[in-house]
Amino acid sequence: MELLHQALQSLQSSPMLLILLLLLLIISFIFLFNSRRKLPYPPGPKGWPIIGNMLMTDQLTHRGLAHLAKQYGGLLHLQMGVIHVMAVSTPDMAREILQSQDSSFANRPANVAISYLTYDRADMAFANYGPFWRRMRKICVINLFSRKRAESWASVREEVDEMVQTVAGKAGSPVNIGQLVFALTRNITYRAAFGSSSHEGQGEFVHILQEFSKLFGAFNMQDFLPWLGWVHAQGFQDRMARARKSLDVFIDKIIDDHMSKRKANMEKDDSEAADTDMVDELIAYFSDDAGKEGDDPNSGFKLTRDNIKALIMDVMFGGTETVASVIEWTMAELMKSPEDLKRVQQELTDVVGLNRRLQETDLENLTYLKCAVKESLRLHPPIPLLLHETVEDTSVAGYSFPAGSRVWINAWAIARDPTAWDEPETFKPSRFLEDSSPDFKGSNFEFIPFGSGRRSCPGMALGLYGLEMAVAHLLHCFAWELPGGMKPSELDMNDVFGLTAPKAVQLVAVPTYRLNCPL
Ligand code: HEM
Repeated sequence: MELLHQALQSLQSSPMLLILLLLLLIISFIFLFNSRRKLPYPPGPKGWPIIGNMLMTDQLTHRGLAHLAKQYGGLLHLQMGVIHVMAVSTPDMAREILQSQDSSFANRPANVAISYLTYDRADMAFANYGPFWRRMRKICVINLFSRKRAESWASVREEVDEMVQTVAGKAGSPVNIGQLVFALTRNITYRAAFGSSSHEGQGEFVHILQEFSKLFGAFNMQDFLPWLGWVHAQGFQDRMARARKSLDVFIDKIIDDHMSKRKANMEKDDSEAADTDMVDELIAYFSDDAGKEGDDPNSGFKLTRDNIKALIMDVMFGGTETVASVIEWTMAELMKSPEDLKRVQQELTDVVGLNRRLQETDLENLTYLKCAVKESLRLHPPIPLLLHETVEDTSVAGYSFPAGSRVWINAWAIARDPTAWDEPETFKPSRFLEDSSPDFKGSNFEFIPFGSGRRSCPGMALGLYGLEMAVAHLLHCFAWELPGGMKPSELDMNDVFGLTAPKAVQLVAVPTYRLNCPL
């Protein structure tokens, strides 16, 4: 009592002390109020001041994040400079994000390089969720990505045929299947985009794609600490400008050629003009004064040149490595599992026979082959991390997800979740024979190789078509053996993490022709 009395007296004699005390009280009150009101972030490893967890960048792969999830749980928070990254590793959390709260998570994150190289997100894959993205997606789904459209592409059939001829020419010697199928899917998308006559510039275009791919994945301080952007901004900026310029020169010429052809056809009133490619489809929407912003949805959506270029790049990036990687992984898993390989080839013999070549209509009867492709998509989803961004402040499972948080859904880890899958690490195509087995269309959240919800893959039907055609032809026409007496158990099944997750060591195998008819 005595002590309290003395303290009050000293406060009365020192107004500064009184003010300080009051301030302290107010700050504590605000802090207490806020911490009660604000939800915490999900658990995660402790970071450093300012840089947060930026020293952990090498762990930000599907495998690294799956490992961290074992320690911190299915929802994990990392602070990368100013950016919140939330990693999602369970089917239930994926459902919450991609289904229950889909619209709050429907933005796509883009770093500085991606924004610049997509002409300020003038494409579909990196456009923010909203009316522009919706209209772009509609144009693509109707005009570019339908399965009907895929089947009308001579390019898939012809390119698969060319691949089979190449393999036949190497019968008895080792064939690098990784290289073979990557060339196949590049040829398919290139022809689908630009038309068959423009095959010749493909080498140059591949170089442009490779440089884009390096820039997309390059570490840039500006992405995490924007105020440190000046550190190496100039060199990086110059490199990006050169890359975009080379794309401009390359595609502008193709667009000009297509426009002249279209004009000539219209003048001749030639409605029976030859097969259209993607550029033809897109320039039908072209308008000189179309703009990304402020386009009146009722006046019909128009595309700029930048939109067309950026969309073509979406198709190139979305449809080439993804499909090639699944073909290679399916072949590798089957080579590693001789029993399953035998079963797939027996099915091909039973359904198609050995006296004729396989046709598209046979695909629907190749049940076990489809199961093998599915199982390969489960173990090796080519896009192992689905990259989303929160549109607005939101919360999941009692944790705060501020607007602009990066949300990485680990499709790879989810498809190996032991609570969802029996023997999750084993290649077992037969698990998909049951009618009740999960499908990848997007409503079984333990199996989302194509994503789910608004931002799910619009090229799924197209991708599956090329993928099934390639695997079916390679296995129908040829028997395969590993080179140099290698045992199936010795096959290297490691992956590398990049834009996709292909095999670290490309698959090499020796083909023997197995049909009774000539090719
Ligand atoms: C096996 C083949 C393929 C797989 C596994 C695959 C997988 C995916 C995945 C996981 C996403 C992101 C989904 C999400 O964020 O929730 C995606 C998006 C996308 N894919 Fe595919 N894809 C494949 C083939 C294709 C093909 C052939 C094309 C085009 C010809 C394509 C074009 C796209 C585009 C444009 C997007 C972005 C969609 C948007 O943001 O609205 N994909 N794909």
